Amino acid sequence: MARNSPNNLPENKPNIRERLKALANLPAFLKEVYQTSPSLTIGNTLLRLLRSLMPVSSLYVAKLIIDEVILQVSNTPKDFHHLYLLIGAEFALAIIGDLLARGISLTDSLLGDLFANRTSVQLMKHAASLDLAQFEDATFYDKLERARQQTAGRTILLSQTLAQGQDAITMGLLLVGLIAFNPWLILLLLVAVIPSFLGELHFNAKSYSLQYGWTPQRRELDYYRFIGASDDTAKEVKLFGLSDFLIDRFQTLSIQYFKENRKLSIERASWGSLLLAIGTLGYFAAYGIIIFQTVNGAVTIGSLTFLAGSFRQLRALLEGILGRFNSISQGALYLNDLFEFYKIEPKITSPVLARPFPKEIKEGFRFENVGFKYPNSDKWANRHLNFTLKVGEKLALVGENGAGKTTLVKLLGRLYDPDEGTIYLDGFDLKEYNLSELRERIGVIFQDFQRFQFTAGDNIAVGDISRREVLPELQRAAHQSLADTVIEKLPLNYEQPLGKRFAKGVELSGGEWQKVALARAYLREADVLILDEPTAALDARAEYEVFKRFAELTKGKTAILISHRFSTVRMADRILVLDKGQVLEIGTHQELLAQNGRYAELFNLQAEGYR
Ligand SMILES: Nc1ncnc2c1ncn2[C@@H]1O[C@H](COP(=O)(O)OP(=O)(O)OP(=O)(O)O)[C@@H](O)[C@H]1O
Repeated sequence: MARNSPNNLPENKPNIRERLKALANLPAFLKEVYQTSPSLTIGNTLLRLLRSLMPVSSLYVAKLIIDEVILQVSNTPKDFHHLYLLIGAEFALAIIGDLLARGISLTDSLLGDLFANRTSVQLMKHAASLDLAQFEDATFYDKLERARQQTAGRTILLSQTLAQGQDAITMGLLLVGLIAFNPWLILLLLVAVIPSFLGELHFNAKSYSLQYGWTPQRRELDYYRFIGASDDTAKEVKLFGLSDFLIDRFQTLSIQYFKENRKLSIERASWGSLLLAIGTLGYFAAYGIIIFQTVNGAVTIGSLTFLAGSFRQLRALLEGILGRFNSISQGALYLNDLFEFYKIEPKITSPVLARPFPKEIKEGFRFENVGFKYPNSDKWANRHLNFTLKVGEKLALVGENGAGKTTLVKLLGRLYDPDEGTIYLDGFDLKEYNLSELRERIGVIFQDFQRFQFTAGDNIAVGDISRREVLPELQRAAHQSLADTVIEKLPLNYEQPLGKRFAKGVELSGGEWQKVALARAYLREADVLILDEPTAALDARAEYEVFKRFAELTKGKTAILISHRFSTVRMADRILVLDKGQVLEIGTHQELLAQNGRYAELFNLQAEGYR
């Protein structure tokens, strides 16, 4: 796992220009929000517009009330009619303001939830379109991780961006009143707010850079958390007594992170208090000026309350706006990660004018000098592969661990493309064919097949998800792979949840799982079947049965079989012996025995073991 030393963080301290540049993400972001739910977005905007008028209206009515009270104090006879009206208006404004605030927070949270769901779906869709190789790259995972964080975090960005607009309107209205009275107060207001804004900006940049630099470690922490407490790992963690080791690793790393974060938080709090004090000083200076002018009779007492109230609110609003600007621009920086993730393009794709996959394969596959290195690896996993796989032929791949058997199969399914040479199908480069058709027509069961925590039926249906509802098809496939006897014994049969993760789940044995996985290949009715050690976990009788059936069921079909058991391998039409990624021998069982090379040696070695 990629691991940056926390003291050696990647240089990523976004400066103010980068933060402003990141704000350019906001229109695209708001567009996505609008697309999530046009009605909620419009509703929320309207509510906010109305709410933005409230503070100034309420302050103004309060001013009128005070001036009216003072008038009535010296008035005889007294006339309360006007006063009642004003109090009624203030009351109505308070009620409407509360209702609007409720409406805003309701639409905010609904919109936020919908937006988080939509982003999750988009992330899953995009991740599914990417190459396997991209998933094996640690920096890709870091990007994915940061993008994933966007789904929840961005709902806050959403309400903040909208609140920003609302407060800007309120502020504009309050400013009009303030400017009419004394434009110099605005200057005082800026002095009161700008220092703490700049402080916040600085510390937010530092915080983002800390978070950014720690992405790999946070991923590592998540991993420890997961393997320390998960059903998948519990068995080994217990038997090997790993929990102290895992907790220790988790703690070391998390304390390191805590310390870095604490340092920053303390710095931020100290500076924040100091800068805020400057702001308070500015506020009181303005307050003093207004009081002085009232005493001198330049403004009424009602105006004093209006102006003092406006000033107090303005300061709070401005602080809010500037503070929010910080988190919005920080949020916009995170949006960079999300949009950057969306920009990652798969390299393995269908050509624009893709050749349709042949209805019936005529000749078969031909490997011509095929070589492949895994990304981030200097070693050739396959090299100089030259052989043919004829249509209808059953080819067995043998070779020691790491010889390149699984890799060869992955190349055939275009999970990777060769770095050298070409794989031809019926005379055309495999890359020319429609990719999804190619994958549809190839059925592969890998040795590390997934044990999905779904029902037994769904576990078979993943072989061809379009037939998920067609029970007879699932039953047929289960019968062919010997999974039927396993499923019949389950209390809920095809509806039985498998695995222990969810309620009512039943765990299967390794061999039973393998039979279920094998049924996926039969469900698919692919033209090319690839079984990568499909019988490793099967008992001897089941293995014999599986192969007898395999031979019958795949008559006329092209198949590749990977196995370390020579009793299985010898049933194939031809056998390809791989060594260090290269073809060492190829031929029928008899031919290879006669050759007396590696195959004969390994075959005899295993046969010897059984005598
Ligand atoms: N995802 C990967 N990234 C980098 N290297 C890999 C990856 N998968 C396999 N390799 C390397 O490629 C080589 C071939 O691996 P492959 O899985 O094809 O072997 P195999 O013949 O199927 O082995 P086994 O019999 O153990 O299943 C090995 O040296 C392995 O370390």
